Amino acid sequence: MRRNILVVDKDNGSLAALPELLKAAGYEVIHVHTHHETRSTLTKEHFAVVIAGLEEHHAQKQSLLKSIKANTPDTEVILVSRAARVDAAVRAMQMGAFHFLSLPENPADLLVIVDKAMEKCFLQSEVNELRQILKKQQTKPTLIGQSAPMQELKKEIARIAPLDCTVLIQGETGTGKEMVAKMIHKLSSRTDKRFYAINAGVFSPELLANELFGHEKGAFTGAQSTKEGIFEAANNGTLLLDEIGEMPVNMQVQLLRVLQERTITRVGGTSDISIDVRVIAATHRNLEKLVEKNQFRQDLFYRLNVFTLRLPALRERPDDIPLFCNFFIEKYCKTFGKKVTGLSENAMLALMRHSYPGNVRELENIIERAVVLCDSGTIHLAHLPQEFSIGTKRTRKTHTNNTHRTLADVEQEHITQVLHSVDGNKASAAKILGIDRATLWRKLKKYSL
Ligand SMILES: Nc1ncnc2c1ncn2[C@@H]1O[C@H](COP(=O)(O)OP(=O)(O)OP(=O)(O)O)[C@@H](O)[C@H]1O
Repeated sequence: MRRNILVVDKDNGSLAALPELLKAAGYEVIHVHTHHETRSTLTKEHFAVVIAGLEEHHAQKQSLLKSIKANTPDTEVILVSRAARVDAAVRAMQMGAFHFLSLPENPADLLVIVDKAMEKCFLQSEVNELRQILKKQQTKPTLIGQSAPMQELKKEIARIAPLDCTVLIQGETGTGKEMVAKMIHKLSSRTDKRFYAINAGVFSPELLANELFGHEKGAFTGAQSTKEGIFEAANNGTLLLDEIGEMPVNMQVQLLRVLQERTITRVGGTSDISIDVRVIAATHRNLEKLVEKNQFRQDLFYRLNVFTLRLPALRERPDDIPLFCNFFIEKYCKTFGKKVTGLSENAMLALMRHSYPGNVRELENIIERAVVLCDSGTIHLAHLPQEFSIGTKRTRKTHTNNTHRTLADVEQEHITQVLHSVDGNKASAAKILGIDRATLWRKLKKYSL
């Protein structure tokens, strides 16, 4: 940002010495004398500070101030008058002037005020820049995944996000349902409004009604004042109703009414309050099955099921595991101030073979722990939970054919286990196994290890 100042001095008299003083202090200065010059300079250039000199009438100064603040709100305006009246000063400050003062005996005294105005202007511009960066970061989608199901999912999200319809997200725990809901909100026209999430499965029906719809003063013992519910707070925004499959049946009726009529009634209240909220529902349960068992209302299911997104389990998209690993390593290196650059081949292999019942959340926790434990630049098997050090191949075989294993199976299993324990170092493995490296190499080839 430039440190430039416009000095408006109509009679080229009282502020005549100021431009030179400002230049000597390191500022770029343009000095104008007429109303017309002032307007045309302001349309061509953006100034950090404008100093408007004394001979202008107050009304003219106010109109100049008004137009500057309307066009370039970050420009700081200092008004100088021969006899500054209190009422005029108050009015000017209300209109956004940085300062309104009488002409000091020594124009150099003005420099202190100019410096302060310049500092404010710079700080404001920095704040604006940081806000922009933050906004970009917040809106930047970070839905990791390049596998075919994830690419399909991203396309679906981009397609339905702007449509402002109800969305149902189904997926196992930890697959990223809340993250997808946030992304839909970010990519929708409601992006500047609030996103709320509530877990519908953890409240009793009474508490859930209170959370969702709020209450009127005196609605129940302890309701000492009126409280807005989450539907009102999220007005014009998006509300994620997580674990919708766990929602008590009588609350399902009330939710259906909200979705159909777009109004809510606070607990203990009588009047309807209009709301405009996009509802996204998420569940790890199979709602169709719950409907069949009469545990979920069919009419509500149809209402929610306008668009359904099915999030794939992590084991259905192993190609994404390395991407997630890098993403979470970077994330937790930042959090913990560590320098970890990647994973050893064995550690990556073990992570690829795992079945992840907890999906992405489980993988994230594993990587977070590994980053904390890792003192070198690479995550090794030893940094993963113990179960990963027991060869997954071995585990698979043990599961499938526990009692009738051949000698070759046992040998293969033992070699795999030893190799894992030394992080793939063949020389060390051969030593432990009591064979030479060439023999180990032949066995690895034989068993395709
Ligand atoms: N595609 C993804 N990209 C980046 N991070 C992800 C992705 N999917 C999930 N995560 C991360 O995994 C964790 C779990 O995600 P989230 O809470 O959205 O899952 P969920 O399906 O809503 O889980 P639950 O059913 O248990 O509420 C979060 O930390 C989230 O940031």
